[in-house]
Amino acid sequence: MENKEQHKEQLRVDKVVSKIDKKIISTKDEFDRAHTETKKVQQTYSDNTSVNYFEVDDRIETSAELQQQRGLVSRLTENESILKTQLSTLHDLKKSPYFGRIDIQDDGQPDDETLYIGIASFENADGEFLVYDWRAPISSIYYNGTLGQVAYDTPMGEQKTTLKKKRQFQIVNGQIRNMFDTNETVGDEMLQSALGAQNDDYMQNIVATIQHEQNDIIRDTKSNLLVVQGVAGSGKTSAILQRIAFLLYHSRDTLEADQIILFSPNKLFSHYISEVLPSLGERNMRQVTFDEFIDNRLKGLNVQSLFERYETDDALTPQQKLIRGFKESAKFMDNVKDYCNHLSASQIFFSDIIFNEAVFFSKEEIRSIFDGFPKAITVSDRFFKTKNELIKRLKKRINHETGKDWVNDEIDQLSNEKYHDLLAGHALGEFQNEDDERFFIAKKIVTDRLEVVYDAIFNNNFLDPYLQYANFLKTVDLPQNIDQKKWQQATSEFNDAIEFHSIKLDDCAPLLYMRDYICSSGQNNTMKYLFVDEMQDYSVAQLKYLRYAFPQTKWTLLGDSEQALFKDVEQPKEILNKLNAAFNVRHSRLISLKRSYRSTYPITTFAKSILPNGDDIEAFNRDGDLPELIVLPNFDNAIKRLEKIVPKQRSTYGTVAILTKNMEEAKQVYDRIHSKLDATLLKDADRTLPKGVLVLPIYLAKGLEFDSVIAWDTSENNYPDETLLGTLYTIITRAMHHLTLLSIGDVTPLISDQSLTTSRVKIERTIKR
Ligand SMILES: Nc1ncnc2c1ncn2[C@@H]1O[C@H](COP(=O)(O)OP(=O)(O)OP(=O)(O)O)[C@@H](O)[C@H]1O
Repeated sequence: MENKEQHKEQLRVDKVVSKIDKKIISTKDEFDRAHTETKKVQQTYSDNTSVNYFEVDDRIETSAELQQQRGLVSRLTENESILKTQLSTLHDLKKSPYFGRIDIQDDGQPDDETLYIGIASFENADGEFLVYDWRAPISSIYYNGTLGQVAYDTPMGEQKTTLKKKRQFQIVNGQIRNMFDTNETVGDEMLQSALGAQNDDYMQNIVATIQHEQNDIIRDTKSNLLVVQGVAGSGKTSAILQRIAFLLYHSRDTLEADQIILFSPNKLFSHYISEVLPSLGERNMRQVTFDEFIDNRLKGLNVQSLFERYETDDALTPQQKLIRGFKESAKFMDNVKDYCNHLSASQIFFSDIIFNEAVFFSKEEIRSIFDGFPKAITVSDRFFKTKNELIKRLKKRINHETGKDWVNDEIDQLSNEKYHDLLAGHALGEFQNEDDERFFIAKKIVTDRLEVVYDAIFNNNFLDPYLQYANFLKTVDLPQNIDQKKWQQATSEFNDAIEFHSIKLDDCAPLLYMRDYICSSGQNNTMKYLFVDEMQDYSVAQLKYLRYAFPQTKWTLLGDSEQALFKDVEQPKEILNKLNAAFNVRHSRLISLKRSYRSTYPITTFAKSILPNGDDIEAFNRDGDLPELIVLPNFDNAIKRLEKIVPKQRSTYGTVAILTKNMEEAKQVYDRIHSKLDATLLKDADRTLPKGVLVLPIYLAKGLEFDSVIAWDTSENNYPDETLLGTLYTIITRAMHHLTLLSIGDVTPLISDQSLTTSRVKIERTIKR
């Protein structure tokens, strides 16, 4: 019976595949034609650009023609790239046209309707859907519904229907490998096989096996602030990528991929996830790490990165920690805003605008302009008006300067070619008289010369944000637990660092907020969605600055409070309350993901056991080896052992990652093993993740996963107390199939005796306790 059913389904697959084949041929033809045409136009374009011009008129005419051709080329290229994407989707569909089938019956309808669901929709020539896109409203039934009455959202409102059958397929190269009917969201068997596969260089899309609660994240269109608190390996990153694909489909007329920005934890991660959206036929969103974002906004300063800060964290005194906590709080950002709102003209640190080593606009002049605007309007508005006034005055100065001798001399020395260049689009003889033409040219010369002044005004360089911030630090009310003297010392450290063009990370968000708030600048109003992965590594102050910088965005924040590397663990509710208070948004929602998919059952069970609230984590039932704990007496022994374990692991797995607490440890290990084991040491600047043996500090492995993980030196010495629990937990949960813990000396107290029960870990001790 089952075979008969499978045979029937295979016949349908064959039919659909042959239709896809035909479509591939016709699309390929269309693509070839488009390609030939683009090439032809490009050729004409490049022939034209190499013409020699003698007459200005010729040049103007040709330039209009070139503009037209450039537009044509870009339209043709876009068309060509659409066809290319279609072709690649069709090739993917051909291999696996769909993964799901639902049979539904609408009220009052005599017959069932059968729909097949795949990574993209596919219609036959009559417009009948042979495959429905997984993002279509009706497809949500496949992910959410159990058999019986079900509802799904459509643009016209909620629709009801009866789900009679749900069938899952695994189709490889056009052949059904596996199929079964289920009442579950997506049955465990399919998941088993998806998760059992070895790690690829790139993250895979999970559309065939999206789980119910992940589907809630993916299809949420109502929340302005969606916070996802998910345990390690619960599919947070996967869910956001599918969510982005969903949003692009859902709002395809109004949303472009580059109106979505994702803040990712490191550069390796950016690379790791870069194939998911293209595999779903969508363009990638913008991706940036917080460090890159800040660097870009504080050009000229050497900004301390999160990782640099982490590497030196051990040396912090309790007071320094309190100071950092204060600077990273919502309260501190509110203080910044309050300070800015109450600034008088005399309290603003204006700077001179310098040109050719002389003062062009003095700070006194600038201050008096600012002071001239009514005090009833906001500081930002007064600053903005000051900027406009400076531009007006600059224009006046340009006009005034045009009559000067140096300008006349320069005009007289212009070559014909240069003269025509300066006319820029104006034909010779177009002006009333020669004086007008000369005035035009003179103005151009002066404007070009004074462009630096214009840029300085435009970029608000007439405010000194560093002095302003230092002044704020002096005046801000301190919480009781912060010592005044220690605060003053921190302020002098800030000033000293600025002298050397560098700044600590904790000062960046408040300083940028202050600068941009006063200058009413730094806001991107085109971005519509903002995603933050690993949100537990961001301070509220940083998130508040992002909120300021992207005011029109809906937010999705994802994280796992247990994986806090850079600060202490916080409870999800605490985080949400903080965010709600800091952002003051309507429609916020918290979704928790408790089931962990990445690691085998034994690894997740072990990982759970080291957390105080570990019982909340649900391990996905996938078989595998027990984690191994090997206790060794010293570094040399540990290295020798590593040299044995790694080749053994490599004979089974594509990637073996040796994860350390910090870069210093990673370097030590790498230096000793790389010649023997052909290992790669990964650094902050690396963007690609090779296969083989990798050595890296855990902060570079955030969000990533490896077939086999070796946790380096999990000893009491190296992980003495619970401030490092997040670090250890993150290391352990990077392992998909195999986990080894190497401990130099007695094992960390973070792994309790209970966790070490033999049912959970295979233990080998070469030293006595
Ligand atoms: N529904 C699913 N179907 C198939 N695979 C899934 C599913 N959900 C998650 N996975 C897999 O589980 C692994 C972990 O997913 P992901 O990296 O998205 O989790 P995460 O919550 O972001 O993890 P972490 O916080 O630990 O970095 C990935 O290999 C992903 O492909």
